[in-house]
Amino acid sequence: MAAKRLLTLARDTFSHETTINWFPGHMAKGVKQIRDELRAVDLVVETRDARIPLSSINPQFEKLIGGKARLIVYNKADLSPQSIQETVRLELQKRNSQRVIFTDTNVNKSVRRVLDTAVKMARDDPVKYPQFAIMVVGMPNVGKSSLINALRRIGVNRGKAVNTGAKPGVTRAMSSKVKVFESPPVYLVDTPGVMMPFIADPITAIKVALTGGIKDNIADELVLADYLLYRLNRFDQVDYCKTLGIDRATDDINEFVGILGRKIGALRQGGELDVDKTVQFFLRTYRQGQFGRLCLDDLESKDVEEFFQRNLQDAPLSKNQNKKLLKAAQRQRAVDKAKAKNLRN
Ligand SMILES: Nc1nc2c(ncn2[C@@H]2O[C@H](COP(=O)(O)OP(=O)(O)OP(=O)(O)O)[C@@H](O)[C@H]2O)c(=O)[nH]1
Repeated sequence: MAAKRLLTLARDTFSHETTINWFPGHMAKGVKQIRDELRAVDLVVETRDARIPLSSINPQFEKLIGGKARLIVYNKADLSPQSIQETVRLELQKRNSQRVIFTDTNVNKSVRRVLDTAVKMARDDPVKYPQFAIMVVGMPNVGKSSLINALRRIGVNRGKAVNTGAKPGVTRAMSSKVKVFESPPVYLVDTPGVMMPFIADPITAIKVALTGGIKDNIADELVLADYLLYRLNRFDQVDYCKTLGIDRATDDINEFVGILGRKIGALRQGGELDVDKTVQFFLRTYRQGQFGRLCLDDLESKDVEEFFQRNLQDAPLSKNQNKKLLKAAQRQRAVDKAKAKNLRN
């Protein structure tokens, strides 16, 4: 029943005009540190989010990392459909020959493949690599620190070396060297998550925020919830109704928030609906993977081609252009927040 209803009501497209930007000082510093330390690094492990295989590519790294040996690690694979893995590998292979590995930091077998790559490189050329150095880079909250802790647990059977956290921006500075293998000796460093200074495409920004890459108070959570609802309905992920214990699917975010808020008892004093609490509950449930494995990026060849054309082949923005765009985005964010506040009152 529910599936039929969803198909007829679902929106075909989602449009949103305002992008979200978050590039605090520690990220600019992080970029500089990465650049400074890169010379001493033998392998860059670029970590991305398997739920957004395209949107978690930071074009900044393309320039920064240049010709260094690079391994692409799509982490949080437990939250993304297994069926996308081959497609992603093939699409990336078409564009360059970087090796791609999918990991879940709780599953040793998947993380071990990252270690194996480094150890093999070190063993193949012991003269060149008396000590092998890995640098882990990636967007905020993709699981870089968790990956490092997992590598250490597997490689040298030692405990946590760097802090992790469910919020983006936990790692704010480059870590000191962490040993992850004894013989040959393999070390690595963690780096702060680096966001693009400007995300031109508002939908890409929504996806990054939805998967936890941007601080929640920077993004409009109601817009994130609306996009998630659109995505669940559009792609027939009908089980979200069952997971939330609601019996009626809708593609209207206001109606949905009303239904869910009443179901979970998110009410203010006087019985008024607590929209923020309801929306946060919905986002949290998604991020915990309770709606099943979902990929938010479209991965048909034409979509991938369009993404690369749009995001990775454009000339990089100048410092001034960046500044101007960031200021415009900040102004727009203030306007949006005021609008959202009015809506809620
Ligand atoms: N489901 C799932 N969650 C993961 C995985 N790896 C990490 N996490 C969770 O993702 C969150 C972020 O992990 P971190 O390791 O702190 O991420 P980070 O990339 O170092 O974050 P920054 O400090 O922002 O750079 C934490 O809540 C982790 O428990 C994974 O493979 N699967």
